[in-house]
Amino acid sequence: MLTLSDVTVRFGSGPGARSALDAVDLEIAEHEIVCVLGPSGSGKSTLLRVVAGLQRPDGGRALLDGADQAAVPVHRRGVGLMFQDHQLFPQRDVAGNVAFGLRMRGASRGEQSARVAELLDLVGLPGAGPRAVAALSGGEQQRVALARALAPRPRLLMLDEPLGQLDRGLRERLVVELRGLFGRLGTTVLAVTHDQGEAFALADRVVVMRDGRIAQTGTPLEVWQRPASAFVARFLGFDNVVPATVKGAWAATVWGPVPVPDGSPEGERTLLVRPAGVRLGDPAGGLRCTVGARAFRGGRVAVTLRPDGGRPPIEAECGLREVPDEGAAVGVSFAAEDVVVLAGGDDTGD
Ligand SMILES: Nc1ncnc2c1ncn2[C@@H]1O[C@H](COP(=O)(O)OP(=O)(O)OP(=O)(O)O)[C@@H](O)[C@H]1O
Repeated sequence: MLTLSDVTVRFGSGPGARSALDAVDLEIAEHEIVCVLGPSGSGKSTLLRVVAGLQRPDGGRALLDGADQAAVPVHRRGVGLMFQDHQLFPQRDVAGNVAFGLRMRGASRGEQSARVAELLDLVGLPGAGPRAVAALSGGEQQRVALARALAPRPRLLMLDEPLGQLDRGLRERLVVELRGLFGRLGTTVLAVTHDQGEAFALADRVVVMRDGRIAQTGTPLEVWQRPASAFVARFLGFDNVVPATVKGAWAATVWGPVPVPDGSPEGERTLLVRPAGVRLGDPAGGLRCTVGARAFRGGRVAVTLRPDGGRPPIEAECGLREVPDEGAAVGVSFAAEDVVVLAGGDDTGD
């Protein structure tokens, strides 16, 4: 339903010019929820702005349902937009805010009030129409902004950091609700966030951006299991990323030999060792490390290990019953099934 082909946006001119988007290709299917992720400045908002018609591309095309949008103004594209600061109209009540897009399209008063009631039910704020916007909590305002964006039945809903301002607990709850809601409505969604947890919980497919280009696209599980590069691995929060020389079933690393899965590509590579693949045993066997900080996350514990000889630290994950004491000596070994061989040497992700 949405096709971006070869989309380029440049800001500035001369030697200071830089591409906010660099020949980006992206397809979104009807009913798909796609989340664009990436560090600050990677081009996420610019991508949304191109689709919305708020930013003219310097090259390439944006098509909606096969039609080139170059000459189509913002309000005729049939896309709904919800931005981070949700920009509700403070002088209007909740109903006035939700009805905004319907009013612009000349809907009758009767139609407006029926649709407003329907949307407020949908977002879990039944009967909130007469309430003042200023008297709502952050989460409630977010729901009103969502109801306003959905009211005109956009063919594509675009969300820019939709839950950015809210505290983590509320965000985690809302993101699950949003996914359920979009699934029931069959809404096609293009969302932008820098929060990977949010993206992975919301999306059917994630797109990771770096410097105006797509670094990886895939289902949350695909990207999580097989990051395409050291950049993506680090962006996802993996710290055990080291240069390696792979030969046969083993890789030589700063931590000593690490087993790799069958059929891994050989040569100068980068290795990702997922924390679950770091095994702790007797200090007499394996790589000798001292246990550093421990972070308790539900039933799992993230443990930082400091290898002897000043080598880079290792992140391990273990269950509550196996967690070693801080300062204890342990012997570390690695499990091949949690090792991923990434592309070669220069992409450190910094
Ligand atoms: N109007 C503009 N004029 C000049 N440069 C711009 C403009 N808009 C964006 N840029 C630059 O383009 C690049 C991409 O910006 P963009 O806002 O798309 O990134 P982002 O990934 O959305 O970042 P953030 O997560 O911080 O919102 C950045 O280097 C930014 O400084």
